[in-house]
Amino acid sequence: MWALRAAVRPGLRLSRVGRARPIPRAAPPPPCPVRALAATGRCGRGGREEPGSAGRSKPNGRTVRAGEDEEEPEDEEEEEEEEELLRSEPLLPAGTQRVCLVHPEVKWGAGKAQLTRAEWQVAEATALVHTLAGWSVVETMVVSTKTPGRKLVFGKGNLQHLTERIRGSPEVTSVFLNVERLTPPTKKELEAAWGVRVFDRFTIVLHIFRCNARTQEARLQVALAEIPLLRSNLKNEVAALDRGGGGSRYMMGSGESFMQMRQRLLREKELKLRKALERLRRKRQLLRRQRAKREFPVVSVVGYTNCGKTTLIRALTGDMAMQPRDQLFATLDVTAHAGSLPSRVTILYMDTIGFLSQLPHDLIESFSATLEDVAHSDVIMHVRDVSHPETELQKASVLSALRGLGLPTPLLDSMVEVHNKVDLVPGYSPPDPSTVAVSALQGRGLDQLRATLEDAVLRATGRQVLTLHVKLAGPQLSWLYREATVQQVDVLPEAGAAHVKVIISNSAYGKFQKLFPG
Ligand SMILES: Nc1nc2c(ncn2[C@@H]2O[C@H](COP(=O)(O)OP(=O)(O)OP(=O)(O)O)[C@@H](O)[C@H]2O)c(=O)[nH]1
Ligand SMILES: [Mg+2]
Repeated sequence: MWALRAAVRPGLRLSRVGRARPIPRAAPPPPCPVRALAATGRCGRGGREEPGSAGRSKPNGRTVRAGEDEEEPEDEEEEEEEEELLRSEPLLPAGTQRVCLVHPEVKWGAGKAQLTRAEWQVAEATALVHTLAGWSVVETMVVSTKTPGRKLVFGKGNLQHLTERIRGSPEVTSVFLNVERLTPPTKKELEAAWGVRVFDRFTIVLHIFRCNARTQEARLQVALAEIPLLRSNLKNEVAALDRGGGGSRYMMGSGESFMQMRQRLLREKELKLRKALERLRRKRQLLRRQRAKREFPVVSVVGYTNCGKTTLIRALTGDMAMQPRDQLFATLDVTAHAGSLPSRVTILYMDTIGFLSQLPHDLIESFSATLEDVAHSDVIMHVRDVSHPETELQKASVLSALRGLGLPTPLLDSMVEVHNKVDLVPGYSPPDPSTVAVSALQGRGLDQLRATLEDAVLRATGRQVLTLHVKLAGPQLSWLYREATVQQVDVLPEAGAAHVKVIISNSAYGKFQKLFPG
């Protein structure tokens, strides 16, 4: 259910192919992260960021990539093995691609998409294509089908029309068929019929993930998500070899057929990837324990992709190293950013990967370790782009994805909902008083948001605001400065004491009472 946001341009028009109808040209592509990364040569091997570039640098010690920056140095052998695992063939052809976007629209029956319109699904798919460097959508076709599950997706008549259109458009260099996954035989048959390469959503999204993954963990997760694709490609390759009589031949003296050997290598790769991820998961757990020891409350910031999570955290923390981008899957690594609440309590905001409706399952699964951080946070802040025409659908996608993560019920129940981008919706007022309306870009509504978060954090972490009577002569005051957050000190000179307003955890208050009875 992950992220892809519809960088939908107003006025995008679609052509429906029932029987041939004119096909409009899509608007020119906007700039995007994958484009930018590719242009600076940072794509390719996982698109790793250079040291010192925005996301990794810690100019003021405030940004920490969860699971990486605080890690102990990698064992050299482990590191080499991981690099080997990350070496992979390109998923998509390099260079310019002029894409014909074909969206199968199911009008009836179980295959019909819930709650959404073909236009927005097409807009999301277009935004995906435009994220790729050198790729543009030159034709868009919405083609109805009653049988999306059949091998060639469409009925005979529509398929024939589609084939004529694609074959009759020499400028088209590839087709993006907006289905979750194409089986290798379907892909092969469609490519033969249409005379160009055909890609599904899984491949496109995976490629974007590959390019946007910065940390080792994100790169390994993407590599793991690729395994099912490699497996189905292998089946196809071997079937072709078998037809030529080579697939079941034994490799020299090994007792293994070619297919068995390739399958074994794939299994081994998967196992190694899982082990490498497990190593990183343990480090992540260590990090979490360290954070818990320091008692920094953690607020996980979740939401549909492009809703403004990164922009909002940047506005709340003043962390200018963060780079919001008007692109899909701009954030692919979980990072922690320190900020403070009105009471001066320091909290950590976790920036997370955006959600997307209809994201291939394998991708979600492979990123589950990253999302474990959400499960261990004290409060979840759900950011919504209320200027988006499909904001309700996006909310439903995010909530259903969060439920799928098996998060603790109290965490889900105490979620803070933030309505962002209100600057784009004149006169906006949230329908429910428990939600907070903000403009992360213009810095509007942030004080109210901080106050709401403070309430939620205090409740979730078992902290309380107390005014304590403290003797100035003893060590009480310095103890409170160390173990709690002192908000205000009103000195009572004649009593040699002070009224001290503190935010204190239940455990620290227990200690205070034991150390300083009476
Ligand atoms: N007008 C307006 N634009 C905003 C606001 N907040 C964010 N944006 C824009 O929305 C786009 C996406 O912002 P990001 O902060 O990268 O969104 P994100 O949710 O982190 O996106 P992903 O990491 O891709 O999931 C950027 O172009 C931001 O400038 C806002 O309050 N108002
Ligand atoms: Mg982001």
